[in-house]
Formats: sequence, C-alpha cells, structure tokens
Amino acid sequence: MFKSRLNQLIESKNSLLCVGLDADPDKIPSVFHQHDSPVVAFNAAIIEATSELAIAYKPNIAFYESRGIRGFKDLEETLLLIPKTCLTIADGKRGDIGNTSQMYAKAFYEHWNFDASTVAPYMGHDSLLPFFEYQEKLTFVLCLTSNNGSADFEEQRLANGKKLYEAVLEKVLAWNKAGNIGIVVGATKPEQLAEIRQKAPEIVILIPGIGAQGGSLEETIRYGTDKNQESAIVVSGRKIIYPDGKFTSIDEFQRAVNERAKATVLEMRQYLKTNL
Ligand SMILES: O=c1ccn([C@@H]2O[C@H](COP(=O)(O)O)[C@@H](O)[C@H]2O)c(=O)[nH]1
Repeated sequence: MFKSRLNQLIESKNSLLCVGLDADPDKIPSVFHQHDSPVVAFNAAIIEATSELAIAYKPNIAFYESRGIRGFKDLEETLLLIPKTCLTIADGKRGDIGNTSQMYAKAFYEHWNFDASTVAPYMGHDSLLPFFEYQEKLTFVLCLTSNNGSADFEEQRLANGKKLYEAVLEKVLAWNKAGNIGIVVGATKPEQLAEIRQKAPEIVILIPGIGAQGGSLEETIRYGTDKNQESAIVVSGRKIIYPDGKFTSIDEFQRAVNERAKATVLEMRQYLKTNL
C-alpha cells in the first residue's frame, strides 16, 4: 500500500520532500544542451543529487506533453532513473467521463507505472472511480489548491453554507474506504490546511506551494502532517531544480541542487523535531 510505503520512507529518510521535476527546456542550464536529450540529462543530474533526501518525485505532465513525442520519451527515460527508494507522482490533474478517465488511469498506473497521480474532482465520483480502482496506487484529489484562483470556485460557498473545498473533503473521506485516496492542499493556505488536517487526521496530503510560491515550511509541517508527523508529502520544484548561478559543469550544478535540497530537508527536520 502506498501509505505504508510512504510513511516508511518518511521515517527512514527523515524527510517529507518531493522534488518537482518540472523541466522547462528554456530554463535548463546551457551545460545540458550539449546532450542529445537535455531534459533527461538535467533530470538525471537532479535525481542523482537528491535521491537520498527526497521521498518522491513529481513530474508535472504538462512539462513533458508540451513537447509531444520527444517529451513523452524524456518522461519515460526519466522514470527509469528514479530509484525504488522514492515514490513517483504524476501531476496531471485528470478527470473526465468514466470510460475516458479509465484511459487516463490506465496511462498513469499501467503504462507509466506511477505510484500516484492527481485528479480534479469537478466532474464527480464516476469521473474518479477508474483511478480509485487501482487499490495499490494513491490518487490525490485536488481539494484546496495553492493558487489565488482557488477563490473563484474552491473557496465559494455552496447553498448548504459549506465551501466547495470542504464539500470535496467530505466526499473524499466518504469514498476513501480502501485508504487509497489523498488530497492536494496548497502550502499557501496554512489556516485551511490546519482545519483540513483536523477533519481528516489520517489522510495523505500532497502539499505544493513552499519554495517558489512562498508558503511557510514551518506551518506546512506543523499543520499538514498527521499525529506521527507523517502522511504528508511536501513539494518543492523550481526552488530546488533551478538554483541561481551559471554552471560550467554538471557537477557544479548538482552541488547547487544538492545544497538547496539539503537546506530544505534540514529545515524540515528542525520543525519535525520541535513538534515532537
Ligand atoms: O495546488 C497546486 C497543485 C499543484 N501544483 C503543482 O506543484 C508544483 C509546484 O512547483 P513549484 O515550482 O515548487 O512552485 C507544480 O508542478 C504545480 O503545477 C501547485 O503548485 N499547486
């Protein structure tokens, strides 16, 4: 089961870090452009520099499908480089009518063999069921996202007085009989993260929004983890994979990435310890 594997990794690595593999060819340091597949070389360097610190990698599918077949090949090669001691999360935010969702779920969980993926709840239970049927995988339903636009729908009140994200949480808790559903909550919404954790003490939460988006790591850990300081995955993408500076070698780039990942994990450990 995903959750027990996750919590074992959190304990053994003393880390909640998930590195976002959002490889943008325009941002990749020039030292990688001499390779046949600059994105694969870039991802390989990041994975090698962070795999002892990270519990998971989350490629956002947009960064790969935006480049067509070449992007998909890069994703396939990247997945082969991720060690078994790390989980893989496909951030695709899928969801459609049942038979179409079945194909999305098959793509992520069978073809690509990801451990987890993200889905949007807008179309309701039947649109998500094909994902939930993969019991050994974990499907993260968007609950309260990290962007300002969450106010447009997710934070709006329904006729029964509840906010939409609260209604999503209630549904997820009712659906989660097999324990293979998680939620996505942005680190930029710490008060709501605390509320959500209180209502869902055991659920796995995927939390993007620290680093480049400015969410507080301390509040994320304090409010987002469960009673054992587990069941939470904290995502950092750009802050770790695009360190400042001009790099004349891949080694130099890897040292900078490792420093950023290490600084994030050391900060996490500080909060994990003080919360005990
Ligand atoms: O609410 C959400 C849901 C998903 N994301 C995704 O997470 C990463 C964050 O990357 P950073 O570079 O650390 O900001 C990215 O893939 C987003 O699409 C999110 O940010 N917020």
